[in-house]
Amino acid sequence: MKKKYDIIIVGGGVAGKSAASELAASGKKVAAVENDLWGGTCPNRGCDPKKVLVAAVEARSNANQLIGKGIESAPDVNWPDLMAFKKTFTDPVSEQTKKSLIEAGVDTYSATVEFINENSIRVNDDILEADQFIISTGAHPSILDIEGKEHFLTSDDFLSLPEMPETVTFIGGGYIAFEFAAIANAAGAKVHVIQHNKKPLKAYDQEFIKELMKQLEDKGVTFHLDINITNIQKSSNQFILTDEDNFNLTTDLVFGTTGRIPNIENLKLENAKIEYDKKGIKTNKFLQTSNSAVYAMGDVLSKSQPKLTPVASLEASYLVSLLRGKTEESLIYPEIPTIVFSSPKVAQVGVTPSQADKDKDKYDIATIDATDWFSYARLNEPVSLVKIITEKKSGNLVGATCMNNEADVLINLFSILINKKITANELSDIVFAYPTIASDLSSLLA
Ligand SMILES: Cc1cc2nc3c(=O)[nH]c(=O)nc-3n(C[C@H](O)[C@H](O)[C@H](O)COP(=O)(O)OP(=O)(O)OC[C@H]3O[C@@H](n4cnc5c(N)ncnc54)[C@H](O)[C@@H]3O)c2cc1C
Ligand SMILES: NC(=O)c1ccc[n+]([C@@H]2O[C@H](COP(=O)([O-])OP(=O)(O)OC[C@H]3O[C@@H](n4cnc5c(N)ncnc54)[C@H](O)[C@@H]3O)[C@@H](O)[C@H]2O)c1
Repeated sequence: MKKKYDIIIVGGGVAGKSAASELAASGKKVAAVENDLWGGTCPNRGCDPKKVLVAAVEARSNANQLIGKGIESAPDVNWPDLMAFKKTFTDPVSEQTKKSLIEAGVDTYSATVEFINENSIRVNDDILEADQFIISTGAHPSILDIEGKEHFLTSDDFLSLPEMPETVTFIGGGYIAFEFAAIANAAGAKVHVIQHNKKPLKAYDQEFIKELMKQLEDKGVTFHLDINITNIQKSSNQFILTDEDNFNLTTDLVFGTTGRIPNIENLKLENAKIEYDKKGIKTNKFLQTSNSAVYAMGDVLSKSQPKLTPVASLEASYLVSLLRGKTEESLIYPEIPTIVFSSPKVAQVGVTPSQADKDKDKYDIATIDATDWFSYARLNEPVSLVKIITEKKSGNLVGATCMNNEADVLINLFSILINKKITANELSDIVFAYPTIASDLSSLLA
């Protein structure tokens, strides 16, 4: 069968789903093709299930901090029950997403897409043509090419683990390792994180990351820096991890957390003359690929912005406006807040301390130890640190990095101040409810 559409969306994840429904609602004839779960990574095997599990970390650390201060003991995590709770969020996602697309007027196909030429794709036995395409196929976990690599589990497996074993090891000290290490530790596992150099979470302020590692070590997580694992060997029900020196670690499960690879390998992009590099599909500032009828968005893009859900959503809504003729402007990204949901949490937005450090004539950095501030002291948090970056010339706030259990709330407040260029003076006109994280803001900027 041959069918023709105005727009075909390849990949029904975060970005694809929202662009498909909005374009169909605007009267375009739209098809969306997905080869796995509708809704994609974030609600099925990413942000949302992860954040459900983070509740266990929060419950335990909040209670642990207050032992001897009115709380008798920290709750134990029942992993199978927590997983069952997680499934109440994830199980319905795919079917509900597909249903909502159909209700919006989108034709949905379940298939792995491949381009046949510049304006048609193969979808199972059908050939679909379109005036325009949007590729939003996301990314998948990368697996280190080492001996025994077949033993690696991925983040997808962790988020569906039926039982938490005694020891788990993460190879690669990035977002996923720091978040999952806190979760597995709260669930009672002995956790190891192995990083091949001295800079885990390298996009973040390394002073804060050292402190985060210390906090996790105090809870029982072990970090191994400068270790390059070259072999995973199965030994009865366990795995032995070794490098080319004397490193040797036995673990029940080993997870590969060394980053994600854009999903482009099955698309036959060459047939449609779409250029890409190892970071993903290359586009111009209008998210248009080297084939002018094809656009791309989300994690599959080769870009310098972080590969995150709100960024994918922003790109989807930009492309909806562009393809509906509502804008002719290129996409301008705001300052994007990022968070590591570890224990404590670390977050940043705007100019980072290391960028500011390299340009001391332009920026001032203030480090604030807020550990004994009421907001954090009342919870007996072990650490609360904030770095504020201001531009010398204007005095404007241009960056913030924070580490405490409320960093997810705090960073969004900083994001508003930075993106809307709100000054400390203007902030003093606003009354915040007290005592809250927001009511600390003016003291942080003082
Ligand atoms: C463990 C984990 C935790 C995360 N936590 C956070 C977080 O806390 N906050 C945050 O902002 N971001 C987080 N992320 C990142 C976030 O999930 C992604 O940035 C987001 O899902 C990207 O959306 P997307 O639409 O580009 O891709 P996806 O949501 O991955 O969707 C792509 C879709 O395309 C489909 N597809 C792939 N190839 C083909 C093909 N050839 N044909 C048809 N369909 C195809 C896939 O099956 C998938 O459904 C996390 C990611 C992971 C893995
Ligand atoms: N909170 C969030 O927003 C969130 C959470 C999880 C995932 N994500 C997204 O998913 C992506 C992937 O996460 P990730 O943690 O897999 O990747 P990552 O890019 O955050 O970290 C990978 C880490 O592995 C290290 N590494 C690389 N090769 C190695 C090797 N041979 N041995 C040991 N370490 C090695 C890197 O130096 C890096 O520290 C993130 O970049 C982000 O886009 C976001």
